[in-house]
Amino acid sequence: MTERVKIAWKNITVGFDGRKPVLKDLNLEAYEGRSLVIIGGSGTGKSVTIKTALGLIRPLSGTVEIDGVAVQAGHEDDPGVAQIGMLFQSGALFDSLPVWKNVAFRLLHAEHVDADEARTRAIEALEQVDLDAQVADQRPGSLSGGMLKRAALARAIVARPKILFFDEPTTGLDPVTADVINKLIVRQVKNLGATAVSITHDMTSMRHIADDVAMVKDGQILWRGALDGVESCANDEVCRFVRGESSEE
Ligand SMILES: Nc1ncnc2c1ncn2[C@@H]1O[C@H](COP(=O)(O)OP(=O)(O)OP(=O)(O)O)[C@@H](O)[C@H]1O
Repeated sequence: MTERVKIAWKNITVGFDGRKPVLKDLNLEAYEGRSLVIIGGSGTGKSVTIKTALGLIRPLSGTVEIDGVAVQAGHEDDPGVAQIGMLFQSGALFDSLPVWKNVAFRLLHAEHVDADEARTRAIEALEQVDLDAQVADQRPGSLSGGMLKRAALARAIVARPKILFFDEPTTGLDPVTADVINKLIVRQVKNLGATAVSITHDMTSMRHIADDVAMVKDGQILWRGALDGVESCANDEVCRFVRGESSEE
């Protein structure tokens, strides 16, 4: 079966302030309905890669296409970007707002859904990530790290996006809570039939949530393939990275 390309990074070069480019002619595809996990060393440009698809960083050259249409950096109403639900590494919830207003932020401010409906949909999203409705009126500051991640996941899914981005979804969580978040991610991606793109340093999480894996090195994709290929050690360097072995002798 031929997979449909949902997101395509085409010859992407990104650099900052005249410094050496972070991404150099990077090419990558995320297939519709599949979960792609991007791995690679610290500072190799994984976050920059997803920020180009969010229109937050404008490449020096190349284009990111969603459904075959180039993303316009800086355009808030870009139709491709509007399909994306994002789970930020930090959770990025506003402590001045109750949880439900955080979850419903996009509904209230971008989709102009009325407050009653937005609250109902926020509570439904909270329930989908196994958070009790009474969490809706609490402040983010009163929640545990695991609950915060769930609330952030509820916010990512509330508008039923066709694309989900997860930036380090399990960082800072204990292994059991991380396992819960991984299972929720898999469940929600399936429920929505979404295309998912995640960044993680957590190889357990990668094994849990990935259909496909891409490794970034030196500003390009060193290897990309199905998760099976990582497990069967299709590429030595990817294999060493996943095992946590340095390439130095
Ligand atoms: N807005 C920016 N301005 C200047 N430099 C930036 C900007 N965003 C990223 N960089 C630089 O680009 C490089 C890649 O950063 P990026 O955050 O994409 O790495 P990463 O692979 O996600 O790293 P990590 O795994 O440590 O989170 C880094 O050297 C970073 O300092």
